[in-house]
Amino acid sequence: EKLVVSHMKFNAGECIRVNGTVMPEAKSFALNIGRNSSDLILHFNPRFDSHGDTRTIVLNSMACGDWGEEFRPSFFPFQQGQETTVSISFDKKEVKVKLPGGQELSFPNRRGLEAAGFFSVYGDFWIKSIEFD
Ligand SMILES: C=CCO[C@@H]1O[C@H](CO)[C@@H](O[C@@H]2O[C@H](CO)[C@H](O)[C@H](OCc3cn(Cc4cccc(/C=C\CN=C(N)N)c4)nn3)[C@H]2O)[C@H](O)[C@H]1NC(C)=O
Repeated sequence: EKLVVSHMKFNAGECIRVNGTVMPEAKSFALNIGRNSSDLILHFNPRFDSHGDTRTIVLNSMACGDWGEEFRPSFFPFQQGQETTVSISFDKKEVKVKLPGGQELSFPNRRGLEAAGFFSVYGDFWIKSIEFD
């Protein structure tokens, strides 16, 4: 486990901004937001070389411990060893991820969650700061 925040009150419309550096030999890292570790509105998983994927972001949700259907955007704005900032916000309908280079991803809020109490960061990423606003 890297970092887990629970008992958080992260409401729709608010934003979590994670700044840090991707490790030089990174294979993969993940940011997760949800009610708890088995109930996620977003699993954001950039894979440099993992599970057979190279330079692919995998997005998914989890309901009662079961993964939903994956979504793989076509772009991959991350570099090993590079500092990066990922901002996540959501509303009842969708989760929005702002990426470096100004690209934005949206992913359906399949759980219709209106407040998230759980946030975790895993894998090959050195966290520098996490801001909630
Ligand atoms: C083709 C065969 C069947 O299809 C595959 O089936 C796999 C299993 O379901 C899916 O994989 C799963 O996908 C899920 C999203 O949907 C999660 O990502 C899950 O991981 C959960 C997970 C997170 N975590 C913590 C973590 C996250 C990132 C890095 C590290 C640690 C260090 C890595 N750094 C190293 N070693 N240097 C640890 N652990 N497990 C992953 O196993 C594949 O996507 C899928 N592939 C495709 C193309 O469909």
